[in-house]
Amino acid sequence: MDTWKGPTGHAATLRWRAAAGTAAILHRRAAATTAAAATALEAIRPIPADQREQHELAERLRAAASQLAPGWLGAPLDAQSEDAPLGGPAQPAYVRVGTAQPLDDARFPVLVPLLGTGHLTVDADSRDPRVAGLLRSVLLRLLAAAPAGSLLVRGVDATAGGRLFAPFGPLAAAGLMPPPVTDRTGLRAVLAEAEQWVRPTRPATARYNRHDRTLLLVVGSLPELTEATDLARIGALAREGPEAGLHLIVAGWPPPPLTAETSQAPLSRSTMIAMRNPYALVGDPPGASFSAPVPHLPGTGLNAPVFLDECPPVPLLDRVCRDLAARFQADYRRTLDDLLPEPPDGFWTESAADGLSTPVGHAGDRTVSLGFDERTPHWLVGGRGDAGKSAFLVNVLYGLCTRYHPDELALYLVDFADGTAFTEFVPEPADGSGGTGPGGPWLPHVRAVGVQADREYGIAVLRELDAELDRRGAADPSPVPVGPDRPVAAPVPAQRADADRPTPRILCVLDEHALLLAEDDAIGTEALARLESVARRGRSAGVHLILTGRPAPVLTALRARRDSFLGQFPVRVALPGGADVLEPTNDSAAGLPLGTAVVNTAGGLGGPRGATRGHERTVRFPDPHVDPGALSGLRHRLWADRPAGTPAPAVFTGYLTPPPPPVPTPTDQPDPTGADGPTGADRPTGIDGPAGIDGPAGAGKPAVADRPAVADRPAVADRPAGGDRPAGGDGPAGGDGATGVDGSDVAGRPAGVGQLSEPVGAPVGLLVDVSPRPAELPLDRAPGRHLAILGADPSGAGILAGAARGLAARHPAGSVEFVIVAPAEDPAVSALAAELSRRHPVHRVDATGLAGALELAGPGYLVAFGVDELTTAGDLPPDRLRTLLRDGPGRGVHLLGWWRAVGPFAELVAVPAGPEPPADPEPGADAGTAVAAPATVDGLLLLDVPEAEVTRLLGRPVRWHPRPGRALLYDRRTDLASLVVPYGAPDGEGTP
Ligand SMILES: Nc1ncnc2c1ncn2[C@@H]1O[C@H](COP(=O)(O)OP(=O)(O)OP(=O)(O)O)[C@@H](O)[C@H]1O
Repeated sequence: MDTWKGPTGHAATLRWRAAAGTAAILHRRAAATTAAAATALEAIRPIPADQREQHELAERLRAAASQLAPGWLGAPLDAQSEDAPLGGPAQPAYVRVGTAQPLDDARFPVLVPLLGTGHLTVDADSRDPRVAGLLRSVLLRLLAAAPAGSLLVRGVDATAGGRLFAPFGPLAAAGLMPPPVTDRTGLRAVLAEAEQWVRPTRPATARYNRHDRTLLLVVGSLPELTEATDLARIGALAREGPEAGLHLIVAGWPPPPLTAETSQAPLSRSTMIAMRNPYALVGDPPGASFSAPVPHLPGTGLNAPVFLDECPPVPLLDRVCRDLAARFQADYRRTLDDLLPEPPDGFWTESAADGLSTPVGHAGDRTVSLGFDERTPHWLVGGRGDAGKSAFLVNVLYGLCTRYHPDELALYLVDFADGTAFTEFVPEPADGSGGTGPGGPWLPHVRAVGVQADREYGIAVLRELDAELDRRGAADPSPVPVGPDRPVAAPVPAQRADADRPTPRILCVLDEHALLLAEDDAIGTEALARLESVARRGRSAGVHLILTGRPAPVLTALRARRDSFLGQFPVRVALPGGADVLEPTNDSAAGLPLGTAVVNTAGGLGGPRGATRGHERTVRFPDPHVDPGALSGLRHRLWADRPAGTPAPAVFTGYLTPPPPPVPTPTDQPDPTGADGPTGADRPTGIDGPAGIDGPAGAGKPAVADRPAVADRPAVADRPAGGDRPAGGDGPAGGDGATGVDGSDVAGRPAGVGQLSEPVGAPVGLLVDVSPRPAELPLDRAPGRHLAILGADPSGAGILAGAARGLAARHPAGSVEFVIVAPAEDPAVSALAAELSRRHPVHRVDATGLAGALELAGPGYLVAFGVDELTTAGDLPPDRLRTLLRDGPGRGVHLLGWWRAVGPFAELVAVPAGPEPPADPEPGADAGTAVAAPATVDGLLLLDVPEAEVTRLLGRPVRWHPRPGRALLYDRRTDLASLVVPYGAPDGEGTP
């Protein structure tokens, strides 16, 4: 084994000397640190020169404390009387944090200035039970002593998941203090709110003094790995907060210096508490010193060990929080009743001729009303999630609907979010249909409701309003200046349609409207243009808008536009988190508690702080849903009083799948109108809005052209029963062994075949429209009148079956034949065949029978599942199919087919029309010049087919975002594409 020998020589000697020198320096440093620590310990444990003097001083300090921090602010909490009154006259300036004990038998309360002065930090976080106790006791003291409602608290407690604030739960339930945040996202939200409160970005000229409310941010523990930027935000808030009424209590500050970036200086303007064992040291408060000041030397803090206040007794905490919550509710909570007309006045006593008006809340004892007229035509309402937007709106809607007769006010209510807003205005199902059938009661003012509506539905509503404005002859006025100085227009009476019946004012609410505008696509562009048009023209024509929603970038962008249509929205309502509907310089909505709103009638403009703002109020409004019974009773009353003949609202419910129409038994009458949509016969009249989503934008254009049959041939009832069987021996009822599903020979089918002379439509679902109605493709005698369902989505089978059912229902019993072709046995297909056969002759064939089925004499329908598969398996020449596409409709035969793949379908219809001598030229016809009609399929229902592929197929751009539960119905004849909610399975679940 080698023995290590140290280096020798001059260089080595130098290195040893250097090392010895370093060691000596370190030793001297350690000795100095020890000496300094000893001095510091001496300083905090002074040996009193004169104990009597110390006792007298403690006595004087106790007396001073009882004056500076009386009652809740300074009394020992474990001895606090149950009856101590809550809420003082003014913001508390000092609060007790513990007891100093300079001698074993000399004590005095330690107070620190906080609200109105600065902040408080503790160098350990709430995992130390002494820190947790301190935070709870300080918070309790402040809440109990502050004037009612003047102190807003936000809590952060990451390490204990919010348990630090658990005893304050009753305050959260009452809306006085939101639940604490526990992670980085929550911390950032709280910091953003505090920054909003402080508004460092507002003009330097703005005045910062906020006298009415204080925001207290209490951090029990920061989230692990809080980023340096967020720590810096806390530092900035500490510097700028006090003048704006923001104060911080931060435990665990400075945070552990893990990196150079996260190392933080002490929080400025704060009193620092340093935890020792078992006592704590309290540093000097901002701008003052506990000890006699020594010139040019920093203060040393309180020269005595301090024992921090412990957690208040839980029963006391609970009682105070419950009392505060109850007082808040008793003082401020009103009910919806307070916003409704006085009972002696009754309902519907006010006139809408000069405008609409309703109370929206109370500011103290004053009732605050807002209106819709030429000065305040439209409202913009903002708030974060769960801010009470729905509550506010419901109050407004009931307020209006109790004051104005349905002849004077009509409502359109649309919600674009995934919620249940406005479902309470949808007729209650009277028939167990789960909300899809007509029932009652509904608010008689409501024309249309869109629940979880598509953007296309929003467009349809705006088109309808635009069309209504055309009817009212509304011109586009020059923009109206918005602001406190805008001219006051003379009220314009609502136009009268005739002497007796006024033209109603229309109010349209678009909830979460940003979703309509969010995407930079054709729908977003049209929506913006229509909103601008309706907002500008509706002002003097009695058409009003309420746009509500959460803060959204699109709103910020719109506001930034100088000519923004938001200039037409002078009424701004900011609920908690909704300050973005106000001007950036207006901070009056910062820190609003739940149940309150800032209502501003000057486009959100603020004004000098302290000056009376006639155009702005902070109101409290009730939660109308606290008493569902009262709300429902009110709705029943309004419904019971409705004028005779008031139609139920047209309801579009985005999440519902319409069931296919049932096939009636032969004794039932057919339903040629197809009025089998969810709103049924109660559908309101006069709503004929467009459904085409990419056709010409003109309102009122029907989605599906209702042109007369091109070559309407006479009904075939004059033919002998059974005499129109396919002549060829391979026809569906012929030699290939196909039989009626009921086992009977088709020759025995009832007389009266083909008695319906009007062309019927193949229904595929419901149009997404203001008044949802069946989406259908009219099948007349023109070549190409067939329906192709395209896309691999398995719902295609159910939609095809639904179309067949709908057609079967619309023909007189026994008047048409159905041939059902499927590549394989399928119980759902069998069920369809069985159902159809109760009314019409039905034949089942497989791929090998397809060629024969093409020869169907008519009238009838070839219902083909998986046509791409069938044609391959059956080895069918495409030209045979093309001949059917061309000639079938002429004899009343239509193909209803589902192609899973678009390619084979595109190939089938790609063959251009060419000259072709007619097979059997009419006498005198010029056989050489006849042109064969192209083999087309006019009706396409596109499922999960991408937009680019649809564009290729149609030969023109089309807007289409494939999504579950939606399809695009295209009619080649009208070149119109309409968004459709396709049929589901008969039982509403899955697909056949
Ligand atoms: N005035 C009020 N006082 C007390 N609680 C209220 C008040 N208004 C609403 N709330 C309560 O606040 C919660 C959220 O209310 P609401 O649904 O109206 O908010 P929202 O802003 O419409 O929410 P979202 O944006 O998520 O749809 C509900 O639990 C509701 O009961």
